[in-house]
Amino acid sequence: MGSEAFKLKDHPKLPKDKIIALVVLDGWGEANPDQYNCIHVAETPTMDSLKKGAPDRWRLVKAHGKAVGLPTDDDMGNSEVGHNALGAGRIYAQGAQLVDLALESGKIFDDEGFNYIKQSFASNTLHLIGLMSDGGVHSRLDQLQLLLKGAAERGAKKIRVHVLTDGRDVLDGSSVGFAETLENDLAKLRDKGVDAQVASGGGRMYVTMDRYDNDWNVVKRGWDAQVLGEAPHKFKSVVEAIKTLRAEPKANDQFLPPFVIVDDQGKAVGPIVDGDAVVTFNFRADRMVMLAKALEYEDFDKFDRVRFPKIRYAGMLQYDGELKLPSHYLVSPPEIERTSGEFLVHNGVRTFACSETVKFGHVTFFWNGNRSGYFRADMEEYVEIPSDSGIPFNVKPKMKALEIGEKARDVILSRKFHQVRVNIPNGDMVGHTGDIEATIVSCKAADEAVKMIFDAIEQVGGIYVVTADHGNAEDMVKRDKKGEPILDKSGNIQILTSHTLQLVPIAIGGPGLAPGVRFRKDLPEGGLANVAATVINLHGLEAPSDYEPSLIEVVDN
Ligand SMILES: O=C(O)[C@H](O)COP(=O)(O)O
Ligand SMILES: [Mn+2]
Ligand SMILES: [Mn+2]
Repeated sequence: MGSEAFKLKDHPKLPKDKIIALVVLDGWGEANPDQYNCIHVAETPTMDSLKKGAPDRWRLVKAHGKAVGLPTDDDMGNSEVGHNALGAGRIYAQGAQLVDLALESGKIFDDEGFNYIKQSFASNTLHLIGLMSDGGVHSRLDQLQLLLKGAAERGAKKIRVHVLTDGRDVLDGSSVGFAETLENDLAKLRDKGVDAQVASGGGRMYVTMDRYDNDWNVVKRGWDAQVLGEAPHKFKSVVEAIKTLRAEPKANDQFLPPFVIVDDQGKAVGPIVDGDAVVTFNFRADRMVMLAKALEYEDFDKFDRVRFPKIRYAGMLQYDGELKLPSHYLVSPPEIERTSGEFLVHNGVRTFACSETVKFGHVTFFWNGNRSGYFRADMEEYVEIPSDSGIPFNVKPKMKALEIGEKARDVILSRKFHQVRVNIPNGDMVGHTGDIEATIVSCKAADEAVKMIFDAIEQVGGIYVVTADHGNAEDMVKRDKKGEPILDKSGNIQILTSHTLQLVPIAIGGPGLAPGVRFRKDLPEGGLANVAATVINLHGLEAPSDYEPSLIEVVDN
């Protein structure tokens, strides 16, 4: 599409050229105020004060389930689908659902990707690498089960599964049950004459699933186990491996060390060798891109691969449409086009985006419909503030919130950009550690960063829009249907490290907001996909007609 095709009409009532701070608090939902709601417990005067603007300038929106393109309303939101919806202004069927549909219809087994890897089945091994969980954020165990069954039915004779334990999108400790289910399935395949086994494993945050080039050692640990068959821990079975490693003090599913499964002679059962097929079965991109590069790129200097086997590799989805990575994939990703970011730069809106490493791709790549780079380099600037690496974030829960706040402040005060968009990761990243005290500290830091941004907006006569991509820090405990915390036999609560199903706040304000602007009352079901049109309006433009409707109206005062 040429630039002309992106031209938007002027908004009949709202002015152009306002400076807008667009703040996404990662993992910041709305929940009952109790001791497990870290946002409530933390001192968050800035975010608290916004509620006084309800219902005209503060409201809640949906950030989970069908509102963000997930299969059901029991699916919690996540950063990928949340930022996709925020930036694209429309609801797309997302990876989880696309894979479900392809498996249900059997189409996955007829398409190019599967036919490509199938060529290895007759004389080589099929390896499946991915997150073993039913979290539905990066992968789902039932999809792996169907893939295993389908591959065996279509001629795979030797299958090796390389598992990554979760404990982040699901309860810590649940990996044991998932491993048992998987073992059971593999045993059934063995009964049918397929040589099927788990070959290696490790905790997702310590093995393989890094993102945005934060720490390549994580990918290397996985490579050594999965490809080379080498790891510090060796076991006869995956269940034994997980149970033993979890018994170590402070061990948890997210950070289990790498292990390999060995035979009676102590030899690894499943290194990846020339001629093998490999499928990475996560549908979500961000934490598979680094491994995909290691598996696919001939030229690669991020770590010493020692061996670079000539394999047939396919991703569950294509993880990066710009890089065409990987080149083979089982299911086509959602085609998210004409995002708000692209419209805005073609309508004179200069855009700045910033976060720290762990969420940088969220506010750029996911925001822009899974697209890397600029739409127009002369109109945009994206800045990444390096995250701490090699530590869990409860150790430094303030993360880089203040640095992000300072950067946004400086850019706002420079008046060089019309939109200054940030993601403040604290509630989410520290919430995932399950450390309640640290999460409280993290929420306070996020609130302070918001304050810095508001102060700058005040000085330049701008507008702010503050929202979140999904819940996390507002609820840190597993609850029963009545909402009461679930206690174990010893009376301890079960910590919830995952996201939630909660609604998230959105607030608008600032001296530049026209007095008659208020949230409409006729969109009670509004979700994150309604935010793009809202922001486009605040930039003084009418949103494209196929976008979900704007949350605001302008009344004459
Ligand atoms: O990848 C992660 O860290 C979690 O699985 C989901 O968190 P995010 O969707 O907030 O990135
Ligand atoms: Mn998020
Ligand atoms: Mn998260």
